[in-house]
Amino acid sequence: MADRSALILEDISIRLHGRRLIALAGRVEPGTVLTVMGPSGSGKSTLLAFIGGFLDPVFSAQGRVSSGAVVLTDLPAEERRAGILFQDPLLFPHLSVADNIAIAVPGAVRSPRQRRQMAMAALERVGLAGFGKRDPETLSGGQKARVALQRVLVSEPRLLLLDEPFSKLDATLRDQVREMVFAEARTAGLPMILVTHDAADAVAAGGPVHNVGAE
Ligand SMILES: Nc1ncnc2c1ncn2[C@@H]1O[C@H](COP(=O)(O)OP(=O)(O)OP(=O)(O)O)[C@@H](O)[C@H]1O
Repeated sequence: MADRSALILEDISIRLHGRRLIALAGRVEPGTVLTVMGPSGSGKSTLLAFIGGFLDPVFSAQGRVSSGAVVLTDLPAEERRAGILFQDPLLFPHLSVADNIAIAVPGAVRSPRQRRQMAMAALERVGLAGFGKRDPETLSGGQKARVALQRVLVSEPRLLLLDEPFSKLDATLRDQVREMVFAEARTAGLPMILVTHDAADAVAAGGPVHNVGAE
């Protein structure tokens, strides 16, 4: 189950070669979206890397990120449980669609059968029942996006980091996938941070917008 805790960002400051890229503080409630917008190279993905715990040491960063009472910035990346969706769905080509999801089920679920059942249930939730045995390369862009979403959700994240996950989809599909991601994350009570160049994403997200840019 999701923790349903707010994401708290305290006095975050990220610098590269002495120049400040990001200054941010705020709170993202469960099921809501903070949208981060700004030009290419302004530091949007860098902010997500800081929150996720995989910031390149070339950057210097300060500030604290918490999920409820858990201070994420005190934890290594693998214990933060920050779910991430990128522009590319990044499905493993050597695994079946179901195994792409089953592999993300937390290790506490030891039985392979149970993991598979959870993957099947996840596929069913997004209208992909019967697709479990398929090779991911045989899926459409929208279908791949749905599998990537379910893969991240079964991993029981505390929050979702969305790095332009809709930008490669055509307009109609983009609206559908965006709604699905927001709706599923809302149901799971996950706070979301969405990085985007698209004002329509920000409108659909419905939450506050933080603009980053060259200072
Ligand atoms: N590993 C790295 N080493 C040095 N500089 C880096 C590294 N990663 C990113 N940068 C630089 O840090 C700045 C911020 O990069 P970042 O990827 O966060 O931008 P962005 O806003 O996400 O851009 P885009 O919209 O193009 O994805 C850029 O100037 C980039 O060149």
